[in-house]
Amino acid sequence: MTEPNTRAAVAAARRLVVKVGSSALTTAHDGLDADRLDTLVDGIAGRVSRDSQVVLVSSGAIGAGIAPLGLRARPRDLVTQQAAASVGQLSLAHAYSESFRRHGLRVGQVLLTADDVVRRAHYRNAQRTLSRLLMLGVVPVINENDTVATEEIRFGDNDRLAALVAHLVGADALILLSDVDALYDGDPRQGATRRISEVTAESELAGLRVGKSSSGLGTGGMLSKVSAASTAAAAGIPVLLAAAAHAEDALGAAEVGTAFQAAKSRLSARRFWLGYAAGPVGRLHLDDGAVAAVVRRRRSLLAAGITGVEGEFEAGDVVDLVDPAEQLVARGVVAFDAVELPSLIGYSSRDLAPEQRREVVHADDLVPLR
Ligand SMILES: Nc1ncnc2c1ncn2[C@@H]1O[C@H](COP(=O)(O)OP(=O)(O)O)[C@@H](O)[C@H]1O
Ligand SMILES: N[C@@H](CCC(=O)OP(=O)(O)O)C(=O)O
Repeated sequence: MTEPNTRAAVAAARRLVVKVGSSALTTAHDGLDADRLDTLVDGIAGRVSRDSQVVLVSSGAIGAGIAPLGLRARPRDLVTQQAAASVGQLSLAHAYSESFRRHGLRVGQVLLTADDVVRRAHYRNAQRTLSRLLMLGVVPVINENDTVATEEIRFGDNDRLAALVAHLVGADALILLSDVDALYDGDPRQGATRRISEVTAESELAGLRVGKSSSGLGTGGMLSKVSAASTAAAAGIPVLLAAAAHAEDALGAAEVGTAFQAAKSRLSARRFWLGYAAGPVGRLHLDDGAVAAVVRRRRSLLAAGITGVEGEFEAGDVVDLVDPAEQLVARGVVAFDAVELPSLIGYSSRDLAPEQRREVVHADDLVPLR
């Protein structure tokens, strides 16, 4: 019986991150929906009054900027999205400030770029600010800093950002609120009906059709929520996915949504960063033997099992390790520069010069992701 444990852990969490998506807060025609925002805030305020600390990750800046700028739909190009976010973020922050004020609560706005969460040194800085805000009884309201994020470095959707923030603040639970009330066996907008109440292992997701957003306002769809749930699970954080309209139930102990069980053994902060936060700058292609060695036997990656190298990385950078079908199997810190590798790959250690006889990715610097 795993289900009561995951839900009980979410219900009992002292510190939690709540993420709300654009499709639950905004409509293309009218922009920000004040009633929906108040419902969410009521749920959070209820939880704060029961002695929990809540960090809110809120999307909706771009959605809230659509109507005031006279646009008809969510802009597709980055620069107009940034302009819309610049206008919409102000309305969003103002609306939260007013809505939380009804409950005597103060909010603080925190706009993060991917770098603030992904670079280890910046990570500490964000961690300090958020923990001081919580100490002061403030509800931090986080969004990606859309106006400066470029296509290459942006998170785009806030699900992954929320999972990384949950790890960063040492949250006991993550609640993802959307316009859909649970994970289904396919997109419910396209007819699927079987609600998944609990996910205990990633293998259970195999037969499901987990798709993109179809609201025209959200970005990542269910795909990014499921991926965020597995990121949080790796950090030992249970996740509940539910409808923003049922925020009070989700923040209470009601049997709503889909619960994702946390992994039993939580990765160390460094290994979590390596596997889930760091931005990989290259790819190493592995043969089947090397995949088995690094994934199943937790061995170091040697030059003999590498069949190809992509990217311009230096020793110390983080790279993806992919199998012959190009599927990601692990992530690790590479011990050679990209330019050094082509002359080594495929050779066993005894055929290499003594200074080249070291692991390409050491087992201690490698996180299997399959
Ligand atoms: N298997 C699935 N179960 C539930 N929803 C799904 C599934 N596959 C795709 N979706 C879609 O994902 C949408 C939620 O994602 P998104 O619009 O990005 O939300 P948000 O703005 O809250 O991040 C749902 O409205 C639904 O249309
Ligand atoms: N930072 C963006 C979030 C983009 C987005 O649509 O995210 P989400 O709704 O979480 O899939 C915004 O505030 O509009």
